[in-house]
Amino acid sequence: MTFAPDITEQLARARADLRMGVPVVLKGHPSALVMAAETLTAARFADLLALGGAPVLAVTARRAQTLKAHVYDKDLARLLIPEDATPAWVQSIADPADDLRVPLKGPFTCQRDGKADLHRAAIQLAKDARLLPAVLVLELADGSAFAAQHCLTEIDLPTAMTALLHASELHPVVSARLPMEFSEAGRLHIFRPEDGGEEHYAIEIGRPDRAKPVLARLHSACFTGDVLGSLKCDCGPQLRSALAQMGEAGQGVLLYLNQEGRGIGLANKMRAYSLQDQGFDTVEANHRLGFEDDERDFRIGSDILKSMGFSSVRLLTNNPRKVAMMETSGIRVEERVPLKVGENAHNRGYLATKAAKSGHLL
Ligand SMILES: Nc1nc2c(ncn2[C@@H]2O[C@H](COP(=O)(O)OP(=O)(O)OP(=O)(O)O)[C@@H](O)[C@H]2O)c(=O)[nH]1
Ligand SMILES: [Zn+2]
Repeated sequence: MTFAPDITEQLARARADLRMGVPVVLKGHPSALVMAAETLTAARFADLLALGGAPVLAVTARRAQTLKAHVYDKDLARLLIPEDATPAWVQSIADPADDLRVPLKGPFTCQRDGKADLHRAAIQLAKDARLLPAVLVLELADGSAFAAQHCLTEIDLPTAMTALLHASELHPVVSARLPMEFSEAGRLHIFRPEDGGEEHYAIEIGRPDRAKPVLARLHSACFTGDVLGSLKCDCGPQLRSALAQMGEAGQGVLLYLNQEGRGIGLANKMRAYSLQDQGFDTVEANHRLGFEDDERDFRIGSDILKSMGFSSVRLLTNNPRKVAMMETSGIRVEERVPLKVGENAHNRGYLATKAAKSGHLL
């Protein structure tokens, strides 16, 4: 019998720690102390430097490209921290907000020797915590002793890598009748992932025949578009049009996936919006922040559909990636139903960029 948290639970703790600015220890060969750049405090930075050694700031290759830093590790760069570095320096490397005002941040010296596995896992943890993907990493001679001494969460690296790659299992929590504007025959289902991440929702309209392809939509959360009626994207009109079509057909299922900002979280999406106001498009903004264009995992959608008993869909989308990911994860897409609504003067450029750079169908 053990009450000790397993690797999934430890990772959930580690994400919460990083969000709070608490360091975590990654146990490998060697082990390392990890802190998220975004939540770094002056006191903890001073403590880190006082430990001696050579801490590095790991950023993604996307961010390194903007910084003109050498990428020796394929998908990331390990920047040496200059002796006179301050928390503001760390912040300016992690956050592109003032890149245009202070364009020349380097030159940087990047670490070339040694492995980057710890740094890769640490960046993934920061992304999963919806923080900027930049982390301070300091090798430790004895990670376990350090973690015990400072009461820090300690994660075993090889086990963590496997867990980080697996999509977390989702469990139905509850469902209840929900009469809506678009259909009185609505039902809202809540699904909770095992990894302590965000819950996702399914809105079932009518009682669709499980043996037939169901009219379905995978809708990623967009607080600004869905709730505030933002004109910068087409999410709100898409959400309402999908529900209206399902209401008219008397059946359908809309998955509302809490993957705000194509999986980077609302704070980072607002950082991207701020970069867009500086002239970058939606894809460039994500890259400057250090993210890929799209950080979503659509396996969540197919897992929910399967658990509700569906095996094929008529998918309301303009995004071929959604179709491909449904099919590779075991849901047959019988038909792609285009969903083009809500174009306006503010989102025309955004929609054109998605078509030109992300393969969205016009
Ligand atoms: N990072 C980022 N996310 C954005 C931006 N504008 C909108 N989003 C997010 O993009 C996602 C859009 O989701 P969806 O409408 O489901 O997906 P889609 O890829 O556009 O595909 P379809 O609408 O199905 O054609 C939501 O999570 C929004 O929050 C942006 O400029 N930057
Ligand atoms: Zn939107």
